[in-house]
Amino acid sequence: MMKAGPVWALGAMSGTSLDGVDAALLRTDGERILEFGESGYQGYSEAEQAVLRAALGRWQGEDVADALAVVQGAHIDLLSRFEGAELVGFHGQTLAHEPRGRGTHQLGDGSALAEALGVPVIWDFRSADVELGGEGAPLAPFFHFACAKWIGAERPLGFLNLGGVGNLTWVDPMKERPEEEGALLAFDTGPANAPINDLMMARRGQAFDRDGALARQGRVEEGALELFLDEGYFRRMPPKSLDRDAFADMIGLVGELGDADAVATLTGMSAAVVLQAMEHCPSLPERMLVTGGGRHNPVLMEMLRAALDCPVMPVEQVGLDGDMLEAQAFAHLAVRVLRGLPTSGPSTTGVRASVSGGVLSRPATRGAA
Ligand SMILES: Nc1ncnc2c1ncn2[C@@H]1O[C@H](COP(=O)(O)OP(=O)(O)OP(=O)(O)O)[C@@H](O)[C@H]1O
Ligand SMILES: CC(=O)N[C@H]1[C@@H]2OC[C@@H](O2)[C@@H](O)[C@@H]1O[C@H](C)C(=O)O
Repeated sequence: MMKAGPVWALGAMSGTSLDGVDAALLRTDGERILEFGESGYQGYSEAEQAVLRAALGRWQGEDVADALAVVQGAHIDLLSRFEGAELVGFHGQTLAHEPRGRGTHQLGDGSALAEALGVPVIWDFRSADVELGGEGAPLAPFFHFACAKWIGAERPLGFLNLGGVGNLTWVDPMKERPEEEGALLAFDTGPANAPINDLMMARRGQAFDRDGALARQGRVEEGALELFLDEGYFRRMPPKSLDRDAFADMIGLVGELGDADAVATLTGMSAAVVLQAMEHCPSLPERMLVTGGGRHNPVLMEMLRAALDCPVMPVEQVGLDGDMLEAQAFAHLAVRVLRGLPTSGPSTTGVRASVSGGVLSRPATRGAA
């Protein structure tokens, strides 16, 4: 059996941007963060990204089998470079997310990964929540709560992840536990980088708008922005979550614009949905800590600073690593699952009652735990 104190857990996340896998070691007892460890990244090649893209929206078939080989291979390559992991938290690659429909699908075989690494693996983090009526996302909030404690916060604050999709967590750090009423409110805010990336690829053959360089040359088309904000999702009360391509049509709203104005407008939309999201928070956070790749986009950050009534800063300003926060989250959540602690609750996913998601696979042959 796994010992009862803190353990070194290795979390791995393959995000909706499809750019690669992040992995990070974290020493935690599932409640408190004790120590941050090494981290690493393995990018997908362009050919691998094309294989993953071809499988988006699917549950099975040849495309999915090909994508599984890519996801498994990248995780085994990356995770086998780490030493000292007692447990792995394996998120996998989201191919589809339809919590009210077909369910949620994170591609990856945790059982095969446990065999390959010789370490117990927690995986399939989202299904149990969906089965109990939840959105199955976002799941990072229970880790954000631990981060708020770790930085010694004493007043409600926000964590904003700007990945392919954006998600916001409002945290009251004075509560004892994340599952306590009033401790957390979380939901997906809307598109963040995915539409910008898609437009850059379609028009310029580039993966993303590096440093917001193109957006900076353009201006936001207010008419398109207003039309976009009319979308019912933004007014809907949380909890709520999104599939990567939920707003793929929005590119049509900027279809007539030149490249720079189109990217500027999409960037403006990604900022504006965060302002809309603030209306759902129980109180104005004392600061907004920004994580995920979007914090590297200075134009997006400037737009957020102009829009929000609280200081907006990258999580690095409080000593956290914004490129690794999601990987660390799944390390932390893996330990929570192992200990039977909840990983989501009514105020983070809308699940009927707090639930400890995830499946445990132990290696048949070896393993420390
Ligand atoms: N220097 C930069 N300038 C502009 N944008 C950047 C920069 N660096 C990263 N990004 C954006 O961040 C994206 C990657 O973000 P991140 O790694 O947080 O996404 P993810 O983890 O795949 O997404 P999700 O959190 O939705 O699963 C890139 O695709 C790009 O759009
Ligand atoms: C279904 C799914 O994979 N959702 C991701 C995605 O990327 C950002 C946002 O949409 C968030 O809901 C979630 O990831 C983070 C890690 C989460 O669950 O907190």
